[in-house]
Amino acid sequence: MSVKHAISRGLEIGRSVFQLGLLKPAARVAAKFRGERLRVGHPARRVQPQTFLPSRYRYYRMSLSGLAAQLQSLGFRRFAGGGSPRNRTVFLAFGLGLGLIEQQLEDDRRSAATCQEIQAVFRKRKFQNPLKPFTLGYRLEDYVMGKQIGKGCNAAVYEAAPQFAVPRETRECSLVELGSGGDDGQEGGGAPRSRSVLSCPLAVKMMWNIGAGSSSEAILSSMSQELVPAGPLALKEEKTTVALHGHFGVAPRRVSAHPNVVRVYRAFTAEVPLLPGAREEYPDVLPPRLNPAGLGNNRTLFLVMKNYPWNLREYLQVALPTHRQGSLMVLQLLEGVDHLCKQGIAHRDLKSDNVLVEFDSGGCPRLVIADFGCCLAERDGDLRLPFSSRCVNRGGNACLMAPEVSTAVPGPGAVIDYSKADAWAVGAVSFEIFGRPNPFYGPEGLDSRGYQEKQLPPLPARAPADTRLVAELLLRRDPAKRPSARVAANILHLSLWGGRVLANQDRASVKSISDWLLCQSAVVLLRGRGPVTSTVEAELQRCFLANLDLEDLHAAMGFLLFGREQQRQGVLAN
Ligand SMILES: Nc1ncnc2c1ncn2[C@@H]1O[C@H](COP(=O)(O)OP(=O)(O)OP(=O)(O)O)[C@@H](O)[C@H]1O
Repeated sequence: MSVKHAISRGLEIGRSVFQLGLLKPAARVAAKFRGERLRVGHPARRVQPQTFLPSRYRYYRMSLSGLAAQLQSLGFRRFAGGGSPRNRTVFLAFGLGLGLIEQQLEDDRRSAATCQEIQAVFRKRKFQNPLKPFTLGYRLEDYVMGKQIGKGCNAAVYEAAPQFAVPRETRECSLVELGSGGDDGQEGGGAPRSRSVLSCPLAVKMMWNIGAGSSSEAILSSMSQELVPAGPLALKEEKTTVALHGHFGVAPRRVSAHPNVVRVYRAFTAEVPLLPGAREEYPDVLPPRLNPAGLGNNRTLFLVMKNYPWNLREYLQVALPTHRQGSLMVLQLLEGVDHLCKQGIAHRDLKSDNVLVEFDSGGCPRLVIADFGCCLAERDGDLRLPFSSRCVNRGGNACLMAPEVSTAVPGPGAVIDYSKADAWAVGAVSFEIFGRPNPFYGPEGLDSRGYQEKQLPPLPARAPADTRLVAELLLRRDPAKRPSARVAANILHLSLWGGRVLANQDRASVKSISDWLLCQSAVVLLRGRGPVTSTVEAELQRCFLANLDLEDLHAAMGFLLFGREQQRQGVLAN
């Protein structure tokens, strides 16, 4: 083995140690090695593979025996056998690799600090809801109900307009104006209008109450998951309600506002009214007062939200998003899921019917995750659910249950970990976004319990290669090999906006990542100073910067570069 070869081999080993995540032992060795390097007079500056010239060899040669002893003491016996020139050369090369790692660690420390600073800036600029607090809208009589706009297994949804006079001082951001601005889902939308969101800016979801009784406490208690996306003023007597919930022991977590998660503005209980289509479409769940054969209770829960013109399934039936829009849509779902995960919430029923769509001023679809009726939102935010018996509810739609959920076997000590389950469902929904049937639907569809990854159809070739990679990674059976929603989102951020940062695969590009992050931050901050832009892309970039974490970013880069390499070699099925 020539010296040059050995050195490059050592650098390779160093990189592998790094990539294998053996950072801690490597850092320990590198820290020891640093002393050695300093002692032999090598400047503690960047060790660049290309700048290592044979003339420097002698410095390292002087430190070889010391290095060998240290490696030995740290348990790297394999490298410490004998003193042949060849072995020494290997030590040298390995040491150089470690030196490089040390430099990388230093770079990482700096980049991590940059990430933290950027994150702090963007965390402060929290997503604002378009509503300012005001005190009305807690009764059904406060709304004029319009036609039915949706129906599921648990509720009917109606369009609505507020009936109350909105105080002058809050008029600018009132419920009335919701949906009438330029960014309301109608202006510039790439698809025909589906609903009259201008005249009825609100949607009221009326839950069907069959077994919960008619007291407010019992209703709120049994339907508490629906309140997960409720804002702080959604319930009139928040304190009383929480106390009552506490009494029943079921107060759910609440998710904070996010551009890709629906917001419930008001939640209240009221008598079930006879709304359009009720007797024809859901007679059985009406109370006997309205249908003598009905099984429903007299009162139920109402949730007031913004009225969105489409759900994702309906929208995709009439529109084929461009490939960039498709990637942005997948990314929005991942950002929404990541936000939920970070707040200790698993949606557990992510499907295209439960995603609502509007459009930004440029016509790009904005997606929000809705319908939290099946979610896991334990008070302690733990996403691992003890699965002691079959009676424990695994979540919603069985077709879109991640393998670790659908294959879980109940028993003492069994646990289902939901931390990557919603991300898996995003992988499945991305097929629909790119105009393909969901591979887990229908009699011919795959079964999440037993499918093999190679059975998955590829996303259409018109989907960007990196987005195809993300879908493929998200549908990995083993959650340990599947990226989290955050890492998958980062892959798409890098792919959409990373540009030249990714051109250089070498770790020397760590600095260019920091530079790129700073540039991105500057662009987003400057944009924020101009006229209000709440385009989907701007929101996504803010989400990215507010959630920066160097480890997640590296993981994303690793997946992306690996995927690109595989694609180059034509190994990936597509
Ligand atoms: N805020 C909204 N704006 C417009 N349409 C909505 C809104 N909320 C719900 N919908 C429509 O109503 C449909 C049913 O709503 P939702 O999924 O919340 O009901 P559900 O009974 O809880 O559903 P599931 O059967 O999934 O449990 C949705 O698919 C969507 O089309």
